[in-house]
Amino acid sequence: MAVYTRLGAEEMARIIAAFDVGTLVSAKGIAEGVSNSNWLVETQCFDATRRFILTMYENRVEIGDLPFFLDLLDHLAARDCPVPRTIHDRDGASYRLYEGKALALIEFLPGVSVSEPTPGQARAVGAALAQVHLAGRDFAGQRENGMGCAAWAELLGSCGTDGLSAIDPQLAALVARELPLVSGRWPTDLPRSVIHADLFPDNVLMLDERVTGLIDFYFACVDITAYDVAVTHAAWCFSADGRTFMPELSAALLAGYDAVRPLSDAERAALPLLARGASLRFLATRAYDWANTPADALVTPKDPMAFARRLEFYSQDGHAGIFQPA
Ligand SMILES: Nc1ncnc2c1ncn2[C@@H]1O[C@H](COP(=O)(O)OP(=O)(O)O)[C@@H](O)[C@H]1O
Ligand SMILES: N[C@@H](CCOP(=O)(O)O)C(=O)O
Repeated sequence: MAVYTRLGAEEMARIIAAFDVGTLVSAKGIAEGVSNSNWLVETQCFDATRRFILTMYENRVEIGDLPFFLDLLDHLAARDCPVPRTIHDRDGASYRLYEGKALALIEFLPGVSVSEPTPGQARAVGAALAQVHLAGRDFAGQRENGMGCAAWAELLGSCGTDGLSAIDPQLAALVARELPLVSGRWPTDLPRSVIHADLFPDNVLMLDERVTGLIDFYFACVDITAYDVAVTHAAWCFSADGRTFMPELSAALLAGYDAVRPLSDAERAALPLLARGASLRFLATRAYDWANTPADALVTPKDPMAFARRLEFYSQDGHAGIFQPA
């Protein structure tokens, strides 16, 4: 469920009237999503029906970061990446404030999020990610990764040994081994660019084997380009519970990426470590949410162990070869 704020019909009509998109016909809350409130909005503009996504940013997104996220969408869309454009209001602003919260109107893109990707879909996602990395090279915005090594340590540290052990008896030992090792070896000399940093299947819209939309850029930042490949690999190439690695999805994702932006030898060599970092990053936020989400909350916390299992997988020396070309 992801509509945290109730908006009445009159309020919604007033909000939409601030944009030059015609008159409001309908607005339906969207159940998917976790962080923000989203509505699918339809308007009538002359003879045409138009569709948009209205997003109200709840407390997980800093308003000061919105120009980075929203300008990035327009930058990438202008370079033919499959991302939604933002609709600016009648004053030219990409977001508005409404009762202390920020709102943005975003182009609706067709497509669905797949839950059991095929190799063809993984290949298309790899290619779309590479397209974003290339198109982002001349984006002027700057934003540090707020979910880097320091944040993993803070989030996992706040869970404490007892909190981690309550999730799984082996988890505290895994974190004690991996966190210092991965942070201590984190590369500083690899190419950097704008990265999405959260390209899970639920943030990709597809029609058949075509990517129609990359969405939810609210963790985007400037960081190691190959780290984004590692995040996407961890998100796409395993069963949801992290128990089963899917070699055919891995090969297809990497081949799709390489066809658009070939990975350098140094990037490939770093991928096993970067993938351990990606696993720690999602293990950290999930473990934190697991320990801190009240039982009666609207959202169900995601399983931290799904990323602990990926971390175990990537940390085995015998698995480093999966990142080498077939
Ligand atoms: N531009 C878009 N076009 C079509 N559907 C979208 C678009 N943006 C978001 N959605 C829909 O809204 C849902 C939640 O959006 P998302 O940005 O992932 O929210 P959250 O940040 O809360 O996780 C998506 O799963 C998708 O169904
Ligand atoms: N992809 C993350 C959760 C982030 O939520 P999102 O809805 O903003 O993508 C995870 O799976 O842990």
